[in-house]
Amino acid sequence: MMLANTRLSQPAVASKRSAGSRVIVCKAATTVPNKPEPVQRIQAPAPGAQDDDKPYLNVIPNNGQWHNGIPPVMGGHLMSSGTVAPISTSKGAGIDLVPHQFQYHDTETDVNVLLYVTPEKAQAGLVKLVEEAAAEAVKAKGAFTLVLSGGSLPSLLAPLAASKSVDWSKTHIFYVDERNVPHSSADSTHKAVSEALLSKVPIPAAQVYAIAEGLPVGQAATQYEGRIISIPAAALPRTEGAALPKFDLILLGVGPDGHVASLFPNRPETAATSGWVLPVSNSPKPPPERITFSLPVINAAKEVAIVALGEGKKEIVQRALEVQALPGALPAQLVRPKGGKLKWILDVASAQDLDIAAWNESKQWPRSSF
Ligand SMILES: O=C1O[C@H](COP(=O)(O)O)[C@@H](O)[C@H](O)[C@H]1O
Repeated sequence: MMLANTRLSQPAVASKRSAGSRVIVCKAATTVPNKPEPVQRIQAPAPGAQDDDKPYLNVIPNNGQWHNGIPPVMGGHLMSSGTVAPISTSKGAGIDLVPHQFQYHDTETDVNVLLYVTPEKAQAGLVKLVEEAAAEAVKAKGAFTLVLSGGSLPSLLAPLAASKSVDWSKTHIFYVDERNVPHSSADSTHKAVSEALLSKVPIPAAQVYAIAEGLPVGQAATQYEGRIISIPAAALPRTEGAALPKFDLILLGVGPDGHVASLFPNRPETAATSGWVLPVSNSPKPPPERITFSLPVINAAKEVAIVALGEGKKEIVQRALEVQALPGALPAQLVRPKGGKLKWILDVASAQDLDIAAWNESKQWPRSSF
Protein backbone atom coordinates (compact mmCIF):
# COMPACT_ATOMS: atom_id res chain seq x y z
CA MET A 1 0.00 0.00 0.00
CA MET A 2 1.46 3.32 -0.96
CA LEU A 3 0.13 5.81 1.50
CA ALA A 4 0.83 8.63 -0.89
CA ASN A 5 -2.08 7.32 -2.88
CA THR A 6 -4.40 6.70 -0.01
CA ARG A 7 -6.88 8.71 1.91
CA LEU A 8 -6.50 8.65 5.65
CA SER A 9 -9.87 10.05 6.47
CA GLN A 10 -11.75 6.77 6.61
CA PRO A 11 -9.72 4.45 8.75
CA ALA A 12 -10.39 0.78 8.70
CA VAL A 13 -9.10 -0.16 12.08
CA ALA A 14 -8.10 -3.77 12.33
CA SER A 15 -6.39 -5.97 14.80
CA LYS A 16 -5.51 -9.50 15.68
CA ARG A 17 -4.37 -11.45 18.68
CA SER A 18 -1.11 -13.11 17.83
CA ALA A 19 0.55 -16.03 19.56
CA GLY A 20 2.54 -13.52 21.52
CA SER A 21 -0.72 -11.89 22.54
CA ARG A 22 0.16 -8.63 20.85
CA VAL A 23 -2.60 -6.59 19.35
CA ILE A 24 -2.09 -5.45 15.83
CA VAL A 25 -4.14 -2.51 14.72
CA CYS A 26 -3.56 -1.57 11.15
CA LYS A 27 -4.61 1.47 9.26
CA ALA A 28 -6.00 0.40 5.97
CA ALA A 29 -6.79 2.89 3.29
CA THR A 30 -10.02 2.87 1.37
CA THR A 31 -8.63 3.56 -2.05
CA VAL A 32 -6.16 0.75 -2.55
CA PRO A 33 -7.50 -1.72 -5.07
CA ASN A 34 -6.72 -5.42 -5.09
CA LYS A 35 -5.12 -5.44 -1.68
CA PRO A 36 -6.38 -7.73 1.05
CA GLU A 37 -7.35 -6.30 4.39
CA PRO A 38 -4.13 -6.37 6.36
CA VAL A 39 -5.45 -8.07 9.47
CA GLN A 40 -8.71 -8.88 11.18
CA ARG A 41 -10.67 -6.39 13.16
CA ILE A 42 -10.82 -6.26 16.90
CA GLN A 43 -12.70 -3.05 17.38
CA ALA A 44 -14.48 -1.34 14.60
CA PRO A 45 -14.89 2.40 14.96
CA ALA A 46 -18.41 3.56 15.71
CA PRO A 47 -20.29 4.44 12.53
CA GLY A 48 -19.14 7.83 11.37
CA ALA A 49 -16.66 8.09 14.18
CA GLN A 50 -13.44 9.76 13.26
CA ASP A 51 -10.80 10.51 15.80
CA ASP A 52 -7.85 11.84 13.90
CA ASP A 53 -6.01 12.64 17.11
CA LYS A 54 -5.41 8.97 17.55
CA PRO A 55 -2.62 7.36 15.59
CA TYR A 56 -3.13 4.31 13.48
CA LEU A 57 -1.05 1.81 15.31
CA ASN A 58 0.83 -0.87 13.48
CA VAL A 59 2.86 -3.40 15.35
CA ILE A 60 5.64 -5.14 13.48
CA PRO A 61 6.09 -8.34 15.44
CA ASN A 62 9.69 -9.39 16.07
CA ASN A 63 10.84 -6.68 13.75
CA GLY A 64 14.24 -7.15 12.26
CA GLN A 65 15.00 -10.61 13.49
CA TRP A 66 17.48 -12.50 11.39
CA HIS A 67 15.55 -15.55 10.36
CA ASN A 68 18.48 -17.23 8.65
CA GLY A 69 20.84 -17.11 11.56
CA ILE A 70 22.95 -14.32 12.89
CA PRO A 71 26.11 -13.58 10.93
CA PRO A 72 29.05 -13.78 13.32
CA VAL A 73 30.70 -10.55 12.29
CA MET A 74 30.28 -7.70 9.87
CA GLY A 75 31.40 -8.95 6.50
CA GLY A 76 30.65 -12.49 7.54
CA HIS A 77 27.03 -12.45 6.44
CA LEU A 78 25.10 -15.33 5.05
CA MET A 79 25.09 -15.53 1.30
CA SER A 80 22.16 -16.78 -0.69
CA SER A 81 24.09 -20.02 -1.25
CA GLY A 82 23.77 -20.64 2.48
CA THR A 83 27.46 -20.22 3.20
CA VAL A 84 28.93 -17.47 5.33
CA ALA A 85 30.84 -14.88 3.37
CA PRO A 86 34.34 -14.41 4.78
CA ILE A 87 35.57 -11.10 6.06
CA SER A 88 37.40 -9.31 3.31
CA THR A 89 41.17 -9.35 3.56
CA SER A 90 41.51 -6.85 0.75
CA LYS A 91 44.45 -4.52 0.99
CA GLY A 92 42.84 -2.16 -1.45
CA ALA A 93 40.91 1.00 -0.78
CA GLY A 94 39.76 -0.33 2.57
CA ILE A 95 43.33 -0.77 3.78
CA ASP A 96 42.79 1.40 6.84
CA LEU A 97 39.49 -0.11 7.79
CA VAL A 98 39.39 -2.06 10.99
CA PRO A 99 36.63 -4.67 10.83
CA HIS A 100 34.24 -3.63 13.57
CA GLN A 101 32.04 -6.01 15.43
CA PHE A 102 28.56 -4.63 15.09
CA GLN A 103 25.80 -5.69 17.35
CA TYR A 104 23.34 -8.13 15.89
CA HIS A 105 20.16 -8.05 17.84
CA ASP A 106 18.71 -11.35 18.80
CA THR A 107 15.96 -10.07 21.02
CA GLU A 108 12.35 -10.04 20.02
CA THR A 109 11.16 -6.47 19.99
CA ASP A 110 7.84 -5.50 18.58
CA VAL A 111 8.03 -2.16 16.86
CA ASN A 112 5.03 0.04 17.41
CA VAL A 113 4.55 2.36 14.47
CA LEU A 114 2.32 5.29 15.35
CA LEU A 115 1.13 6.87 12.15
CA TYR A 116 -0.54 10.27 12.45
CA VAL A 117 -2.58 12.04 9.85
CA THR A 118 -0.65 15.32 10.10
CA PRO A 119 2.64 16.51 11.61
CA GLU A 120 0.65 18.55 14.12
CA LYS A 121 -1.20 15.45 15.28
CA ALA A 122 2.11 13.60 15.50
CA GLN A 123 3.52 16.42 17.59
CA ALA A 124 0.51 16.24 19.90
CA GLY A 125 1.00 12.48 20.12
CA LEU A 126 4.64 12.98 21.03
CA VAL A 127 3.71 15.44 23.77
CA LYS A 128 1.18 12.97 25.15
CA LEU A 129 3.79 10.22 25.13
CA VAL A 130 6.12 12.39 27.20
CA GLU A 131 3.33 13.36 29.58
CA GLU A 132 2.34 9.76 30.16
CA ALA A 133 5.92 8.61 30.67
CA ALA A 134 6.49 11.50 33.09
CA ALA A 135 3.41 10.72 35.15
CA GLU A 136 4.22 7.02 35.32
CA ALA A 137 7.86 7.59 36.30
CA VAL A 138 7.10 10.20 38.96
CA LYS A 139 4.44 7.96 40.44
CA ALA A 140 6.79 4.95 40.48
CA LYS A 141 10.04 6.54 41.70
CA GLY A 142 9.54 10.25 42.26
CA ALA A 143 11.67 11.27 39.26
CA PHE A 144 11.41 11.35 35.48
CA THR A 145 14.51 10.99 33.30
CA LEU A 146 13.94 12.29 29.79
CA VAL A 147 16.65 12.04 27.12
CA LEU A 148 16.46 14.27 24.06
CA SER A 149 17.99 14.42 20.60
CA GLY A 150 18.88 17.45 18.54
CA GLY A 151 18.11 18.31 14.95
CA SER A 152 14.42 18.66 14.24
CA LEU A 153 13.25 17.29 17.58
CA PRO A 154 13.64 20.23 20.02
CA SER A 155 11.11 22.46 18.28
CA LEU A 156 8.53 19.66 18.41
CA LEU A 157 8.75 19.73 22.19
CA ALA A 158 7.68 23.37 22.54
CA PRO A 159 4.04 22.56 23.46
CA LEU A 160 5.29 20.71 26.54
CA ALA A 161 5.89 24.13 28.10
CA ALA A 162 2.14 24.50 28.52
CA SER A 163 1.64 20.98 29.82
CA LYS A 164 0.04 20.59 33.22
CA SER A 165 1.03 16.93 33.39
CA VAL A 166 4.80 17.18 33.67
CA ASP A 167 6.22 17.87 37.11
CA TRP A 168 9.35 19.80 36.14
CA SER A 169 10.67 19.82 39.69
CA LYS A 170 11.04 16.05 39.37
CA THR A 171 12.19 15.95 35.75
CA HIS A 172 15.80 15.43 34.67
CA ILE A 173 16.81 16.29 31.10
CA PHE A 174 19.69 14.62 29.25
CA TYR A 175 20.94 14.70 25.69
CA VAL A 176 21.37 11.42 23.85
CA ASP A 177 23.98 13.20 21.80
CA GLU A 178 25.41 16.67 21.76
CA ARG A 179 27.79 18.63 19.65
CA ASN A 180 31.04 19.66 21.36
CA VAL A 181 30.41 23.35 20.89
CA PRO A 182 29.67 26.26 23.24
CA HIS A 183 26.12 26.41 24.56
CA SER A 184 25.70 29.65 22.64
CA SER A 185 26.44 27.98 19.30
CA ALA A 186 23.68 27.54 16.74
CA ASP A 187 24.81 23.88 16.59
CA SER A 188 24.18 23.27 20.28
CA THR A 189 21.29 20.96 21.02
CA HIS A 190 21.17 22.34 24.55
CA LYS A 191 20.62 25.81 23.12
CA ALA A 192 17.81 24.58 20.88
CA VAL A 193 16.08 22.69 23.70
CA SER A 194 16.52 25.61 26.09
CA GLU A 195 14.96 28.04 23.65
CA ALA A 196 12.09 25.76 22.70
CA LEU A 197 11.27 24.45 26.15
CA LEU A 198 13.57 24.65 29.14
CA SER A 199 13.61 28.45 29.41
CA LYS A 200 9.83 28.32 29.73
CA VAL A 201 9.40 25.74 32.47
CA PRO A 202 10.33 25.69 36.16
CA ILE A 203 13.00 23.01 35.93
CA PRO A 204 15.90 23.28 38.41
CA ALA A 205 19.14 24.08 36.52
CA ALA A 206 20.93 21.19 38.26
CA GLN A 207 18.50 18.78 36.61
CA VAL A 208 19.48 19.79 33.09
CA TYR A 209 22.53 17.79 32.03
CA ALA A 210 24.28 19.88 29.40
CA ILE A 211 27.71 19.05 28.00
CA ALA A 212 30.64 20.82 29.67
CA GLU A 213 31.96 23.58 27.46
CA GLY A 214 35.53 23.94 26.22
CA LEU A 215 36.80 20.41 26.85
CA PRO A 216 38.49 18.07 24.37
CA VAL A 217 35.76 15.76 23.16
CA GLY A 218 37.10 12.69 24.97
CA GLN A 219 37.03 14.53 28.27
CA ALA A 220 33.61 15.95 27.55
CA ALA A 221 32.26 12.41 27.08
CA THR A 222 33.95 11.14 30.24
CA GLN A 223 32.66 14.10 32.21
CA TYR A 224 29.10 13.59 30.93
CA GLU A 225 29.23 9.89 31.77
CA GLY A 226 30.53 10.73 35.24
CA ARG A 227 27.59 13.01 35.88
CA ILE A 228 25.16 10.28 34.86
CA ILE A 229 26.94 7.71 37.06
CA SER A 230 26.56 10.02 40.04
CA ILE A 231 22.77 10.09 39.80
CA PRO A 232 21.26 7.93 42.54
CA ALA A 233 19.69 4.69 41.38
CA ALA A 234 16.42 5.73 43.00
CA ALA A 235 16.02 8.35 40.27
CA LEU A 236 17.93 6.53 37.53
CA PRO A 237 17.76 2.79 38.14
CA ARG A 238 20.35 0.44 36.68
CA THR A 239 19.69 -2.70 34.69
CA GLU A 240 20.40 -6.00 36.34
CA GLY A 241 23.70 -7.57 35.41
CA ALA A 242 24.89 -5.07 32.85
CA ALA A 243 24.34 -2.21 35.31
CA LEU A 244 23.41 0.23 32.61
CA PRO A 245 21.31 3.33 33.34
CA LYS A 246 17.64 2.76 32.71
CA PHE A 247 16.29 6.08 31.44
CA ASP A 248 12.52 6.46 31.44
CA LEU A 249 12.18 7.80 27.93
CA ILE A 250 14.66 8.44 25.12
CA LEU A 251 13.46 10.47 22.13
CA LEU A 252 15.50 9.89 19.00
CA GLY A 253 15.52 11.48 15.59
CA VAL A 254 16.83 9.65 12.57
CA GLY A 255 19.06 11.06 9.86
CA PRO A 256 18.67 10.28 6.17
CA ASP A 257 21.63 7.89 6.49
CA GLY A 258 19.92 6.01 9.32
CA HIS A 259 21.98 7.52 12.11
CA VAL A 260 20.44 7.92 15.51
CA ALA A 261 21.99 10.02 18.28
CA SER A 262 25.54 10.48 16.89
CA LEU A 263 25.83 6.80 15.97
CA PHE A 264 26.59 6.92 12.27
CA PRO A 265 26.62 4.01 9.81
CA ASN A 266 29.64 1.73 9.95
CA ARG A 267 31.42 3.75 12.60
CA PRO A 268 33.22 2.33 15.63
CA GLU A 269 30.91 4.14 18.07
CA THR A 270 27.98 2.27 16.56
CA ALA A 271 29.77 -1.01 17.24
CA ALA A 272 30.73 -0.17 20.83
CA THR A 273 29.45 -2.61 23.40
CA SER A 274 30.83 -0.81 26.42
CA GLY A 275 30.87 2.74 27.66
CA TRP A 276 27.85 4.90 28.38
CA VAL A 277 28.87 8.11 26.66
CA LEU A 278 31.25 7.99 23.72
CA PRO A 279 33.29 10.70 22.02
CA VAL A 280 32.88 11.16 18.27
CA SER A 281 35.75 13.06 16.74
CA ASN A 282 35.11 12.96 13.01
CA SER A 283 31.38 12.89 12.56
CA PRO A 284 30.34 12.63 8.90
CA LYS A 285 27.71 15.26 9.67
CA PRO A 286 29.02 18.58 10.95
CA PRO A 287 30.01 19.64 13.47
CA PRO A 288 32.68 16.92 13.64
CA GLU A 289 33.06 16.66 17.41
CA ARG A 290 30.19 15.21 19.38
CA ILE A 291 29.39 13.01 22.32
CA THR A 292 26.80 10.26 22.09
CA PHE A 293 25.11 7.66 24.24
CA SER A 294 26.18 4.16 23.26
CA LEU A 295 23.68 1.69 21.82
CA PRO A 296 23.69 -0.47 24.96
CA VAL A 297 22.60 2.58 26.97
CA ILE A 298 19.89 3.48 24.46
CA ASN A 299 18.67 -0.10 24.46
CA ALA A 300 18.60 -0.25 28.25
CA ALA A 301 15.93 2.48 28.39
CA LYS A 302 12.43 1.76 29.56
CA GLU A 303 10.98 3.35 26.47
CA VAL A 304 12.43 4.69 23.21
CA ALA A 305 10.61 6.63 20.51
CA ILE A 306 12.06 7.44 17.12
CA VAL A 307 10.43 10.54 15.68
CA ALA A 308 10.53 10.93 11.90
CA LEU A 309 8.18 13.47 10.38
CA GLY A 310 7.90 14.98 6.94
CA GLU A 311 8.58 13.93 3.39
CA GLY A 312 12.33 14.25 3.86
CA LYS A 313 12.24 11.18 6.10
CA LYS A 314 10.20 8.91 3.84
CA GLU A 315 13.14 7.11 2.35
CA ILE A 316 14.91 6.32 5.59
CA VAL A 317 11.62 5.34 7.24
CA GLN A 318 10.95 2.86 4.46
CA ARG A 319 14.48 1.47 4.61
CA ALA A 320 14.55 1.20 8.36
CA LEU A 321 11.17 -0.48 8.69
CA GLU A 322 11.03 -2.62 5.60
CA VAL A 323 14.53 -3.45 4.40
CA GLN A 324 16.92 -5.20 6.69
CA ALA A 325 20.45 -3.86 6.50
CA LEU A 326 23.59 -5.33 7.92
CA PRO A 327 23.72 -3.84 11.40
CA GLY A 328 26.50 -1.33 10.98
CA ALA A 329 24.85 0.08 7.90
CA LEU A 330 21.63 1.29 9.49
CA PRO A 331 22.04 2.26 13.15
CA ALA A 332 18.30 2.99 13.51
CA GLN A 333 17.65 -0.73 13.11
CA LEU A 334 19.86 -1.43 16.12
CA VAL A 335 17.55 0.45 18.44
CA ARG A 336 15.77 -2.34 20.28
CA PRO A 337 15.17 -1.54 23.95
CA LYS A 338 15.54 -4.81 25.79
CA GLY A 339 12.28 -5.65 27.46
CA GLY A 340 11.25 -2.08 26.82
CA LYS A 341 9.03 -0.35 24.36
CA LEU A 342 10.02 0.93 20.92
CA LYS A 343 7.82 3.34 19.02
CA TRP A 344 8.23 5.05 15.69
CA ILE A 345 6.24 8.27 15.43
CA LEU A 346 5.41 9.05 11.82
CA ASP A 347 3.13 11.26 9.81
CA VAL A 348 1.58 10.52 6.45
CA ALA A 349 4.41 12.27 4.61
CA SER A 350 7.18 10.24 6.24
CA ALA A 351 5.19 6.99 5.99
CA GLN A 352 4.16 7.36 2.37
CA ASP A 353 6.59 4.78 0.99
CA LEU A 354 5.68 2.10 3.51
CA ASP A 355 3.80 -0.94 2.32
CA ILE A 356 1.85 -1.30 5.51
CA ALA A 357 -0.72 -3.63 4.05
CA ALA A 358 2.05 -6.18 3.54
CA TRP A 359 2.96 -6.21 7.20
CA ASN A 360 1.70 -9.22 8.97
CA GLU A 361 3.07 -11.84 11.19
CA SER A 362 4.02 -14.33 8.53
CA LYS A 363 5.97 -11.91 6.40
CA GLN A 364 9.67 -11.88 7.15
CA TRP A 365 12.41 -9.59 5.95
CA PRO A 366 12.54 -7.94 3.56
CA ARG A 367 9.00 -6.70 3.97
CA SER A 368 9.03 -4.74 0.76
CA SER A 369 8.97 -6.30 -2.64
CA PHE A 370 12.51 -5.52 -3.68
O1 LIG B 1 22.89 15.44 13.94
C1 LIG B 1 21.86 15.02 14.42
O2 LIG B 1 20.92 14.49 13.59
C2 LIG B 1 19.88 13.66 14.08
C3 LIG B 1 18.72 13.75 13.08
O3 LIG B 1 18.36 15.10 12.99
P1 LIG B 1 17.15 15.61 12.09
O4 LIG B 1 17.31 17.09 12.02
O5 LIG B 1 17.30 14.96 10.75
O6 LIG B 1 15.90 15.21 12.77
C4 LIG B 1 19.47 14.01 15.49
O7 LIG B 1 18.55 13.07 15.98
C5 LIG B 1 20.70 14.05 16.35
O8 LIG B 1 20.39 14.31 17.69
C6 LIG B 1 21.59 15.16 15.84
O9 LIG B 1 22.76 15.33 16.60
